[in-house]
Amino acid sequence: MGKRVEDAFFKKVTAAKTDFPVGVEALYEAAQKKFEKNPFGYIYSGASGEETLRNNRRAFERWAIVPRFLTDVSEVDTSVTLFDKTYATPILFAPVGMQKLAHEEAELATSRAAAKFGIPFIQSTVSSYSIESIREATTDSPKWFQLYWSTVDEELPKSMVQRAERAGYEAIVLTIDTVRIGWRETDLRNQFSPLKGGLGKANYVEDPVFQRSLRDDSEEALIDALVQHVHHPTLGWEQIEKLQSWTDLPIVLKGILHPEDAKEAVARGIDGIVVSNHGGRQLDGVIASLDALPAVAEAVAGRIPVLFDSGVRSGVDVVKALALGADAVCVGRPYIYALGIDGERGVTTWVEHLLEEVTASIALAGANSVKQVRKLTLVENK
Ligand SMILES: Cc1cc2nc3c(=O)[nH]c(=O)nc-3n(C[C@H](O)[C@H](O)[C@H](O)COP(=O)(O)O)c2cc1C
Ligand SMILES: CCCCCCC(=O)C(=O)O
Repeated sequence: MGKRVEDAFFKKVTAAKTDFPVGVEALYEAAQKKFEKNPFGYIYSGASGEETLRNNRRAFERWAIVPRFLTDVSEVDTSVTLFDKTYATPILFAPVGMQKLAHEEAELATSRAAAKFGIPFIQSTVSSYSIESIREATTDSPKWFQLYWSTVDEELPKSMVQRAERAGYEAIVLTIDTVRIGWRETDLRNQFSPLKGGLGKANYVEDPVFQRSLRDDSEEALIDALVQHVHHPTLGWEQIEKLQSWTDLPIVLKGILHPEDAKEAVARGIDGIVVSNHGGRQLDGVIASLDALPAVAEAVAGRIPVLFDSGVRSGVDVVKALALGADAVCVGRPYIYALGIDGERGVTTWVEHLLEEVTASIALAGANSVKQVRKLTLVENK
């Protein structure tokens, strides 16, 4: 008897019809119908003329996998090890703030869905639910905390890091590409700020250090204080050294695009990096994240994990990013669209599709593990 081949595709095409959209375009269209116009604009759009947003996708289309055949792919190991922990898949949920824009249950729903698959959930500083409430919703699942530095009062990031540590979070992801917010023309046209209505405040209002920066208890004072704390134009290596002294958790820098910044991060004892252009939402005209990846991975030369995000929409994209040097891949907007379409159930179904496509793509490329994917040949389309 040979090994039994688990082919999720045939199970799916013969199963009862799912009403969940299949594929990136259907997902986007369903989300557009379901969301209100302004929140949707905030989520999907990029900065300025959206050149980088478009190039993030074009970069994926430029690369082609050259598969190998006649290898045993009956079993595919999708696990990866990051900071001495093994995760079942090479996927992480990127930090996305203010998820109540998409659904009332927001991060409670997305973190629960991630937990079902052992996917690390990276919680944003500006999340709709606090560190403590998300910990309560998903006690045993892997969670990382994304940090926005505060230049106004450095006791605030220190306090948040300590809260994340106490709640059992496994890593701190410091975002370095948001010294200020990008020029987001869709929001300007819509006159839309997600901070209005109190979105993004949960971690702040529960923090005693933040409380002391409020001039009064009006909503205006709250929003002013949030904006002041989120921006961090003076963030530099000196502050990162402070962060290193506050915690023993692995520190990951999110937003690296230049190989020299990656080398500097390694030299300064940083534990990991995320190659990212923030999904094209910060400086428009910057290099597509996938185009930055090979040179950054070469500069790091396996000394620390290199994570990747910006533009990942499918299992094939995951394989391409891994083959071009990523150790693991974060996805952003798609899981938020799934959240808006059908809450926790929507995110769960979307992840099922993604993971099945990842496994099928790895096997069809002729690999049977993430380690082997990293040795695949990719060429640039003519
Ligand atoms: C609505 C929205 C909110 C985001 N909020 C944050 C955030 O709070 N912190 C952060 O580091 N990145 C944030 N990001 C950026 C994501 O972490 C990630 O870099 C980006 O979405 C990846 O690109 P993709 O959406 O093309 O997958 C946000 C992205 C979106 C779409
Ligand atoms: C002043 C609040 C800004 C939150 C920024 C969230 C984010 O990173 C994004 O891309 O949007």
